[in-house]
Amino acid sequence: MKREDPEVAHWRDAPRPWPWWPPARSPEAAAAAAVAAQPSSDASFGRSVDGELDLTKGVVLYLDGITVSFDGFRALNNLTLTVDAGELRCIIGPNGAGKTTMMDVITGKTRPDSGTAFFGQTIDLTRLAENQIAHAGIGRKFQKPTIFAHHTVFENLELSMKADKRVRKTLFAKLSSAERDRIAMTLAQIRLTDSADRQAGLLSHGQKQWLEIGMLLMQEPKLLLLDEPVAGMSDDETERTAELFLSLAGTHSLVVVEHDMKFVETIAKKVTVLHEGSVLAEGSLADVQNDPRVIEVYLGR
Ligand SMILES: Nc1ncnc2c1ncn2[C@@H]1O[C@H](COP(=O)(O)OP(=O)(O)OP(=O)(O)O)[C@@H](O)[C@H]1O
Repeated sequence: MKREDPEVAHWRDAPRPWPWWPPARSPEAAAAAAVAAQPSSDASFGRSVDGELDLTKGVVLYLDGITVSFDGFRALNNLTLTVDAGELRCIIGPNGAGKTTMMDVITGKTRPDSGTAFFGQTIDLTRLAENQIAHAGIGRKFQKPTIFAHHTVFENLELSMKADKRVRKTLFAKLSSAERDRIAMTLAQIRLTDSADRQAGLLSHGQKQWLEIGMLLMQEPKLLLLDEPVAGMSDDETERTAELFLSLAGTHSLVVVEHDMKFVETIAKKVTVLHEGSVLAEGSLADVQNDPRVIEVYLGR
């Protein structure tokens, strides 16, 4: 019998620092446990975990009146915004505006003091654990890529595939042709077809970022949250990343936090400017760049 790879074993047994990894127990079991932990009058809680994402109103994300305080300081202050299904939204704002805290609320890492956060019409994000939110279809990419350096690009995608199997089985079991096709499609999407057999640790910085996006895509997310995705990329890599995001929009919804205005200009139709934990302005990049309040607090500095 083939010995288990120590890198994979460590990954499987670690206390799940990757929020996109599906829960160890089945979603049904997780939902049942969550329901059991709730007051018995609240029967809707479990349904929101297993329920299909409801996009009937064309909105993938609703944040309404979200407030988060740290020791009395309001990192988010009555934040209200919506993102349409299939939209590619850029979020900009000066340091400390609350962009990361907003992502943390959406992914369940931080609980708001008040306000509501819904994924589609029915999934109440303020009541789910991080792994349940990931399982419901929200994928987050942090600035620093978390890939398996000693595995090939192909294996990294294989390991990330959405499946109820345990990791070891996923890596060593024979892939079905449908699974191979999915990996091949993702490799093409992230422009790494020619590097499929390369060790991931040997990729360029930009390629590592694309690989991590590919790993997220293998989880079949409906909403992708991307934190400063082009930081440290060359101009050519930045351009290719813009093409990738534009190709994903429509079939996916994307929320991109980025300081690189040239990149934002290339990809954004609608930009939200955060300031002091609230929405300061929203519209096309040209609109917000010409807004005197934005010029005063951000772009004019
Ligand atoms: N855990 C925490 N404890 C105390 N204060 C915090 C905590 N997390 C964030 N803050 C504060 O909340 C405010 C918003 O921070 P946040 O990281 O969300 O801003 P940001 O817009 O992402 O900034 P940047 O562009 O620098 O990443 C900042 O003033 C920050 O210092």
